[in-house]
Amino acid sequence: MGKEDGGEEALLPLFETKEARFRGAYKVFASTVFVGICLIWVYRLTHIPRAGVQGRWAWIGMFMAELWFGLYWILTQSCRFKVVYNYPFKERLSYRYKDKLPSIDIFVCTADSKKEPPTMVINTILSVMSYNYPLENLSIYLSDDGGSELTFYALLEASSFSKHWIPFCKKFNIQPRSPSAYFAQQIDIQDITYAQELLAIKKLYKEMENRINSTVEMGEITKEIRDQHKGFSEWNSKVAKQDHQSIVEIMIDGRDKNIVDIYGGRLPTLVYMAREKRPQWPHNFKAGAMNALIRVSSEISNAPFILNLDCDMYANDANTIQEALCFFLDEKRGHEISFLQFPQNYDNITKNDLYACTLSVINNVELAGIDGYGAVPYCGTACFHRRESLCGKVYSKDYRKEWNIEDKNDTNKTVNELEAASKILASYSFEKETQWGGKMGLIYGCSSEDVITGLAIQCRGWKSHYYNPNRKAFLGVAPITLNDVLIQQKRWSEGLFQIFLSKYCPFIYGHGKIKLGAQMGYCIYLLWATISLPTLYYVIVPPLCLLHGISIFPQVKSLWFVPFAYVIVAKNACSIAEALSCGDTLKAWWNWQRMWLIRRTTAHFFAFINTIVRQLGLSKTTFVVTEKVVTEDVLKRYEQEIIEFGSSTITFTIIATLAMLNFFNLIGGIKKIVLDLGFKVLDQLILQLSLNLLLVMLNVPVYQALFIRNDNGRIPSSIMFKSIVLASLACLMPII
Ligand SMILES: O=c1ccn([C@@H]2O[C@H](COP(=O)(O)OP(=O)(O)O[C@H]3O[C@H](CO)[C@@H](O)[C@H](O)[C@H]3O)[C@@H](O)[C@H]2O)c(=O)[nH]1
Ligand SMILES: [Mn+2]
Repeated sequence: MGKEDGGEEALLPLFETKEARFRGAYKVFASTVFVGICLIWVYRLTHIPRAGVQGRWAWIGMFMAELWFGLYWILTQSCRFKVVYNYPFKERLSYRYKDKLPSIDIFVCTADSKKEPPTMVINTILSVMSYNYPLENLSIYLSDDGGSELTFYALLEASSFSKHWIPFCKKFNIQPRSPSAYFAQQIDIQDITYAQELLAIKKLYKEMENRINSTVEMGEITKEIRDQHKGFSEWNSKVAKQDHQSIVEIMIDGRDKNIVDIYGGRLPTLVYMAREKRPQWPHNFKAGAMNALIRVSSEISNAPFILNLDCDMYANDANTIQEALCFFLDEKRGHEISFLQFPQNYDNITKNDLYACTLSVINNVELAGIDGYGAVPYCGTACFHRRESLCGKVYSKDYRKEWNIEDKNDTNKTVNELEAASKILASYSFEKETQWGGKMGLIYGCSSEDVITGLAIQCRGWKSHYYNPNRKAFLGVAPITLNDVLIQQKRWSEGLFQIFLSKYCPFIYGHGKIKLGAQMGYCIYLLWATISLPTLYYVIVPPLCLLHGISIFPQVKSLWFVPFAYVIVAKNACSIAEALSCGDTLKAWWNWQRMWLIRRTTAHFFAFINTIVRQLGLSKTTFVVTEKVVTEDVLKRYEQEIIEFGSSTITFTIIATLAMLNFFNLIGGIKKIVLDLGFKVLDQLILQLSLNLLLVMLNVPVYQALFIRNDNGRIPSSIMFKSIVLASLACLMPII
């Protein structure tokens, strides 16, 4: 691009949006499925068994379930009609802006030094400290909701190590820039200076890691370390996780030209923050932390753009900031963009994605589809924000004129003054009776603070975009036990359903503000919890009917069989095609089906119940932080793709009971066909039989965990007995 002459170059956009191919063909296909769904509804309505006939209510239930499945399917189509992909041109950006790039504030949140080990946190921090970006324009803030001295100490270590690490990254232009991720990959060594420096830096890193880990193990900071930094004095008085004053320490003041790396290069500003917490005051989880970060950073660096990361999400590409700026700084469309969401990718996914954590169809198809309507949801991490819109500004047509990227922060305050002022901003009383948590910053009271906030921003007139680059921009840690996956799923679906029931429901709140397609796109996720009900019905009732020899699907000979067969085959074929085109394996698709089944019948179901209970005012919002460390034993099973159960929880009881029920139904159903009714009824029961067989096949790992495995991750025998008894009782349930 550099070769183009100035005039022409200035007109070129900094990013380009292209529509995905074959949308026309897809729309035709989707219409045929839609016709199939309508025919199923018609069949159900016109064939209800007469009053008094066995199976009448089961039939009506089937209608309700299929009605909901069908309507939900329609929702999922909105985002498939307008899939778009964005392509930034970072060469044009650097040509146009040279070194005059805007400041960026990077927020990293951590909450628990046990579940989120300090070494992991500082790897994330180091990865963003070494972005290929003018470092004097970069400020990194760590919010520590654990208020942990250990995390503070790790950050202190990281600030010294960065003086070696940053120049090393730049000199050899290495990727990724999270030290542990870099050292973990196969490094091919071509030249001798590189080999020497690599060895030296690795040694330095290992030493630091050992120091941190041994301190963490000890659980306290030695006097020797304590004397290294004045900040430790904050912990002189008793600091408990939920009860302490606000702590703000500027570890590196990036304005100071004398604070440099080992080669004299500039360093980014680095700040530790633990906002004030008191047991009697609600602290609003991550939303509270983010809002405190917004305020503190406005005092210290006040950059116009903010990158928000979870502590486990390291930057995998050193040039991401430039790519993101292509969106915000585009002359034509940039000024209306509020945030740019990157996909959440993970670097600990097994080959066949055992727990279906990659969300690849969501990342590659659905979010790109909602982007087609300019309203991608904010997903909490891996997201660049415009500070003003995050703080509550309403978009107006004049915004373009009033906005400029010049630095607004010309403070001459000393570090001490900045810290003192910041502590006030991070105190609880500062927020009391203000708009924070409502019209300003992230919204409180919902465990999916991210999605609700993004929606509110869009309804203030802003657009958002989605960018999924080839080289993954951020990599995080996905949960690796079934229990953790389901806890996370429950938190998500609960928070999301809560949004649907609140005044923020996209169809009402978003009406006239975001496009209908986007409203529907949001609801795909907001209604996750509700889809648990028809799923549970489908998993329990048709198999039970099979056991009793009652047919609730059309006969093969009947014409009505066609829409059922078509919809089932078409939907699954399309979902396989989507998964494969997103790079999943066939086995991953299969695992995904199992996980959908498990999620819907447990996590989403609990979320449904809990949300209703909360709606009645009987419980409060919670946020269970996802576990990011596991034992060797568990890790080994995860790598072999063996599902981890292990504990006796009600969730696992449900999973085991449903699996046993399906197993009994299948055996009982086959027996009934062979011995009592004769093969001629196969014609009437074939769909039920297939459904039941499919459920049993999906549940194979559950049977293995119940009866075959003997490792610690198996399902405990107490659950085995319980599930057999419960499933047997369920088999006795009469069908009405
Ligand atoms: O009181 C809290 C609780 C959590 N966190 C941080 O929030 C982040 C997300 O928590 P995690 O337990 O990892 O949850 P996930 O389910 O992985 O998070 C996803 O879902 C959350 C909403 O449920 C979003 O906030 C996250 O950005 C998104 O990655 C982590 O960095 C935590 O340290 C806090 O700062 N304070
Ligand atoms: Mn996480």
